[in-house]
Amino acid sequence: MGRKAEYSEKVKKGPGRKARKQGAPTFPKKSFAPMEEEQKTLSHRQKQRLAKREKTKKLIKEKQKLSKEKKLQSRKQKEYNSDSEEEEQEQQILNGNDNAEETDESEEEQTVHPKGSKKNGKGAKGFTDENQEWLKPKQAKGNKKQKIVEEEEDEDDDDPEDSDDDEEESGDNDDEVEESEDDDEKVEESDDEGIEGDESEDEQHVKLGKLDDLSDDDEEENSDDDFDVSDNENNEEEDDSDDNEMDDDDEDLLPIEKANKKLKKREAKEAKLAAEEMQMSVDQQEIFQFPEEDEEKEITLQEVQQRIKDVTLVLSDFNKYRHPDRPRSDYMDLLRKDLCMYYSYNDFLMGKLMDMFPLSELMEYLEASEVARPLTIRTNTLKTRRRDLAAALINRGVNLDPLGKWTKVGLVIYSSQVPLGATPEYLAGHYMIQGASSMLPVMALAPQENERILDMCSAPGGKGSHIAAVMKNTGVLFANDANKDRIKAVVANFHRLGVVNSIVSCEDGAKFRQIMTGFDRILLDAPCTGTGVVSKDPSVKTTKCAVDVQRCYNLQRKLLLTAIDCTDAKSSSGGYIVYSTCSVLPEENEWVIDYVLKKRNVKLVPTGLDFGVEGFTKYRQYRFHPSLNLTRRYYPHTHNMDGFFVAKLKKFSNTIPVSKEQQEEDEKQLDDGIATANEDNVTLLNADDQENEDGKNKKSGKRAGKPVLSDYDLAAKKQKLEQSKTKYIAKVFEPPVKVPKKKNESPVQEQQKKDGKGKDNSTEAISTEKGKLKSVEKVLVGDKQKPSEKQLKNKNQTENKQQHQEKQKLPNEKKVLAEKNKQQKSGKKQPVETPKEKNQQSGKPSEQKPQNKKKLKKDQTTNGHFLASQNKNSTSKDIDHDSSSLLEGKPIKQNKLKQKSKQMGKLKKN
Ligand SMILES: C[S@@+](CC[C@H](N)C(=O)[O-])C[C@H]1O[C@@H](n2cnc3c(N)ncnc32)[C@H](O)[C@@H]1O
Repeated sequence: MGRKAEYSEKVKKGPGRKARKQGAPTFPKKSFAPMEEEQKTLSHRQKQRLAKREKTKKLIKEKQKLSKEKKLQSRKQKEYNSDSEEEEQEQQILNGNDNAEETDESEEEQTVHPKGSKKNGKGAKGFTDENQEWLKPKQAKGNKKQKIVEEEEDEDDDDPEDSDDDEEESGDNDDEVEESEDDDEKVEESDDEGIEGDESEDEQHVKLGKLDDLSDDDEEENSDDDFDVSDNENNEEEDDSDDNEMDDDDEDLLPIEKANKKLKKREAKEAKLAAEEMQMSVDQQEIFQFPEEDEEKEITLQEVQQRIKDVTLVLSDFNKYRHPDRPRSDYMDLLRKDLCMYYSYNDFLMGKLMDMFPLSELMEYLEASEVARPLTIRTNTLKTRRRDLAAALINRGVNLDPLGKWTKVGLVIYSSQVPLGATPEYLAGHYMIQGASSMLPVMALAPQENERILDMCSAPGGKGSHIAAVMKNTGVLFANDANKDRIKAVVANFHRLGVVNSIVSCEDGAKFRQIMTGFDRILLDAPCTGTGVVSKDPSVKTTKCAVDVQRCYNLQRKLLLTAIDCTDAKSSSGGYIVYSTCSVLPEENEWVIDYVLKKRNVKLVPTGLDFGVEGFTKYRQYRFHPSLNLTRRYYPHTHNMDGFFVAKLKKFSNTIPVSKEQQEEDEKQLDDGIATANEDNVTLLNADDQENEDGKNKKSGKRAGKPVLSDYDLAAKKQKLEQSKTKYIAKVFEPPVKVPKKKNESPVQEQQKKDGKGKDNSTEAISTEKGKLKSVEKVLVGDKQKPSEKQLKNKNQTENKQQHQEKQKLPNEKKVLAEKNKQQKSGKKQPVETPKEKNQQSGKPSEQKPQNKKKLKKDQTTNGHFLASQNKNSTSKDIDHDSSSLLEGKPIKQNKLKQKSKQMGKLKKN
């Protein structure tokens, strides 16, 4: 229905711009005329140059003519003279001639008489004082050349225009181009000249012509040569000899090549001189002077740094640079003092480091320890894959990379736009923020699925959760730590990361053999001085002392002996113990291993880690078992990770090679070692404690930085004195049960209560009668059994009510207690009370018990938190039983729960 196109009617448009025909080309008439015929228009300068060239040509031709004439004359003379006069006449000719012409003559003679007997006769004559001039042909040639140049220069000087032009040349680029064109022309011309020139003349003439032409064109080069000569006025003699040598060798070289060669020679000479001078100055350098006392007071950090360098230089070649009256120890002492000042270390630790590292490596170590290590995270393979995690984090603006080929779960974070501890991925438990070195012990442990593994010092659970991930949540992981505050972090982390195969306990690791044995593998990531993590916690540099180290290695030995005793040598899959520390001191590493090698049936096996420095087999005067080279050390300056030590032991027999008495003695010794330090009120560093222990500085006056205390260590001593003690059971998602304030509560706990922080919803206190009860907290963490929020709210409400009721009843209890005390004082016999009776007397609500029961049941059924507290006298079998029932997924025995509820009743009463 549309309009029909009628192309036939369309008027054709004119040709487009492209289609338009171009007109026939028009050329200037002369353009096709032969080029030769065209008159070349030369620039002013070109004309000048041409004139110059022609002048020189004429000069050369004239000279050639002259020389020819002379030749003819000499020939005629020779013909008339007798053979005896020949020499004299030759001498006359030579003497009478200009130096510049000598060479030409001799050369011409060569050309005229190539096989002439005269020449041969001359050659046979040899060198005498009379003919010494004759033996300097090259000089003569040089003189000749120089003469020509001088003449030309004179000419140039005469012509003021020329000189102006030359100046212009140097500044004008266009002229330079022209010049180069001219040069080409000149080369051609000179070639032509050679051809034009007398063909009967020998090649050298042709060459001379060429060189002269070049020198004509390359005025600058020639002048450079001249400068060379003038530059070397001081070394004239040497240069002369050099020139002679050069001329002998390099007759065929162009002047520019000769100049280049000369320059190179001179450069080499200068370099040699400079090296000699340098050596002289080093040799004559002032011997390092020890500082005066006054100087010391006003010394700046830069001066200290310089002195460190100076002393290091002296120590690098002591015999050469030492002061004759000063022993090496003086230098070492000064260096240590300066290093302490410069890097802010205490004398003890710097001394230890100086004992360990050679000087150059020490400097590297100290420098590296000043810089923070890269932030790294470990993918939680229970929840995600590294690839997915990386993609998710990249989407959030995190700049990251795989950590290295040695790990499949590590990522290194270069920068991040979001705090890494608060990303949705972190909260969902997709990763753990963990140092690269912390992944190594678990890799060495190589956990297997369905094994029974103990992480003896577990808090805050970084390595523990890694173990669980490798086990794929199968088998059982016992995560223990002696620090009751830190154990909460383990529970929290395990929840976040979805670890469900774990039992968390709060026990002294050194006593674990009385609790449970027969593990397939044990990781002992021991408490240490933390000398490897100085960049994380700089306070280590100033706070660690000899007692700290002593206390640490005693505790480490004790823990490691226990770990070995708890391992089953007959385990079908394992029987391995991995020992690790974040300290670089041999006392806490090789020494500890060497000690247990003597005390138990274990041997060192390769860690399976394909990088790291071998452990020491020698350290100062000490010699360790040679197999200690199987252990691995990691340093900030070599591996860009925290200082770390990893050793893997294999238990080959369950029998203990030392007698019982010896064992007891060993234990006593170790305890004494720890106690001595305790008496000194020395603290122990747990490298990962930094975040949690702020403000808990119990080592008054000794620690400048963040204090990190092992609660267990301090509590162990107090425990003996205390009548009763408060124990905490970590109950995640449980509201707190308020406990009346105890006398022996720590100030921190009091403060926490005041602040309301102490009412941690994961904590419940159980006090035990006469302080005899020891708690064993086992928390089987199960995400699947989390209670809903509603349930939690309801619980909170009912428990708050109960607490309120209890508060009201407390005054009554106090009254009853006061009456009892009175009775005791008055000497009345007090019947032994059962807990039941006590409860009845104190008027404690009877509902409390069943409620506790209920709660515990709930723990088993809903929350999946199994709690057990154990009397100190109860055997490890009991605990074994409990834990084994947990392993099998059975609830804890009812009578145990009853016991616990009774204890809780007691607690309330007290
Ligand atoms: C280096 S940290 C362990 C870090 C942990 N393995 C991780 O990767 O998260 C050492 C731990 O040992 C604990 N500890 C100290 N003395 C102990 C003892 N006698 N028994 C058990 N644990 C102890 C400290 O509380 C501290 O948490």
